[in-house]
Amino acid sequence: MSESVLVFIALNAIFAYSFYAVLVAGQLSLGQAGFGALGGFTAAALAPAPSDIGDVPALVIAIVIGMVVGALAAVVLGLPTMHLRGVFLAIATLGFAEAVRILLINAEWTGGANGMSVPKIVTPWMAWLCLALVTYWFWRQGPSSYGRALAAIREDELAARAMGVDVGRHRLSAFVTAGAVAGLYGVLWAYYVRLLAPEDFAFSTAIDGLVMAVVGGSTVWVGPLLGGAFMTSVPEVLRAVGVEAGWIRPFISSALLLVVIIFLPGGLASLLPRRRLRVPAGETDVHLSASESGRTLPAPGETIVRVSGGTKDYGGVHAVRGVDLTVAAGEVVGLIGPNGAGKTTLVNMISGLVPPSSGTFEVLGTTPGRTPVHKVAQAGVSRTFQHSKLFPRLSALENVLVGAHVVSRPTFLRRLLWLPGARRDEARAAAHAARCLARVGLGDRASEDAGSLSYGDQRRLEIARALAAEPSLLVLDEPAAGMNHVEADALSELIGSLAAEGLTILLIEHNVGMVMKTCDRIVVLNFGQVIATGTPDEVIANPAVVEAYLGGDEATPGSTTEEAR
Ligand SMILES: Nc1ncnc2c1ncn2[C@@H]1O[C@H](COP(=O)(O)OP(=O)(O)OP(=O)(O)O)[C@@H](O)[C@H]1O
Repeated sequence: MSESVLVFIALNAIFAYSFYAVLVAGQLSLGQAGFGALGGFTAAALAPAPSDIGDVPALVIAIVIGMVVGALAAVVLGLPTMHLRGVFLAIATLGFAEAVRILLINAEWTGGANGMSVPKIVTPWMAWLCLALVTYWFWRQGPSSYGRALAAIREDELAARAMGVDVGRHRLSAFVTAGAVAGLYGVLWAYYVRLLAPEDFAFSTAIDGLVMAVVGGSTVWVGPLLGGAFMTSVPEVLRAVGVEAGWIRPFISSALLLVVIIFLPGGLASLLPRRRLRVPAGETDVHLSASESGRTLPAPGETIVRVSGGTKDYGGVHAVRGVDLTVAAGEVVGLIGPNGAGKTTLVNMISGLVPPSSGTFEVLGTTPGRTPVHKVAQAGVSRTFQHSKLFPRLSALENVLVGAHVVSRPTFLRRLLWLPGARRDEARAAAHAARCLARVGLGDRASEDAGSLSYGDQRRLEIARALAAEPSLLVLDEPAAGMNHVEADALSELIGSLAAEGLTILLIEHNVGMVMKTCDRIVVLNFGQVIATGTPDEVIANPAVVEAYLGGDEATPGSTTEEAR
């Protein structure tokens, strides 16, 4: 293999990592060519000449300049664009890259379209050393709490927010990492090709980088390395076996690319065995008292939820109308009512996911609606969703570890330095997650992908994930939906035991028997309004409730409303 092929494999893989940096958090950016161009040109203009200080020091200074410029450009572009998603972010970042290219073509200091001559310093070992460092960074990032939070954002952004992940900050930091890595690529490119031109960072360059990241695998750290090697070496291999005709080589390369994308949607990296996070041996203590954070529950009886005049309108639909509700610490409150009564909307407002149209919400010292969702979660609100919102491509254990985001210590920087404290904290977090899994009866499913679990197991996994946050208030939105009687009974027992440990629980459930058995107090909603509140016995005897929800005297404890009707 020639020297230039070796260097280009390393350079292309580094460029692919700049795409991986954001793809791993579910972001599609095409601005990396712009970051690379800015990094490369600025470094070439500002770094001292190798003849003055030597090749390696000159290159190191150029790399630092290029990475800082790439990262700064990403901050400047990221601040106004980080709220954009999918194709909108792709278009905005592409516009940035094109604007950079046009500016550089028209600037004098860059040599315009003719480009800038730069000393050739980069050798294969330098390029591969840089690639090794970049690969190491992403290898260490993956299983850290930061890396897992990025994966959670990619899998389900809303659920990640509800688990206490500051999505905006994480997305911006992933974008800045992409900027720095692209800046590194720009410098290495400049100091290898001798003549640096703005056209080197055109739209097609960005597409090449994206394709390499996707072909290699955009969710596994080794992916861009494989993608860079594959895409760079295929034309060379074809040349070596005698395929010379001008159009055949690119044609075969493109056909191979198509084959990989169609048959390996997870990229080449999916051919490699996946290493699963292991559950620490001997984790049998399933009680919440084994606290990860040392967080204490609010004093029993203290009001932790106060809603007054809570209202939510969706256009002409009045989902929730002037609801007053208080929940005291240690209570298990059932929220029942017919379909469309506004139960989910009410708990969405309590957990901060949906801003109220009017009314005041105070929850554990926060004001949902004004307080960002992740801050409400950090204050101690954890929840499950009516329609399961797991992170499907993460294992059950990893899902629960994301749930523990608000109570576990960040480990990424310590992992980079291989500090023993990071490993200790990770082992503790994994033990905590394993206890939560055992608590819901999923101890033996830890390494299975969440998306491959049965429906009932997925619902229990959501509860384990919510418990991992060591919440003060646990909101369960129809946790028994789709469960059989045996599973529902086990769930009822679990809720009872959590309540006995002092957890406050807000439970939406259509299984009236379960609600009657588990709740201290029941609030009944109909057409967005509270029509009754009281103990289970009071509520079930209330004629308005029987009329609106329970469907006459057929309702019996243990039945669901569907059965009761
Ligand atoms: N995002 C939305 N946009 C428009 N209307 C909505 C939205 N979310 C809820 N609604 C409407 O608000 C009303 C209350 O819905 P909500 O899901 O809160 O009821 P629910 O009591 O939880 O019902 P279910 O028991 O079926 O889950 C319904 O009429 C619903 O169609």
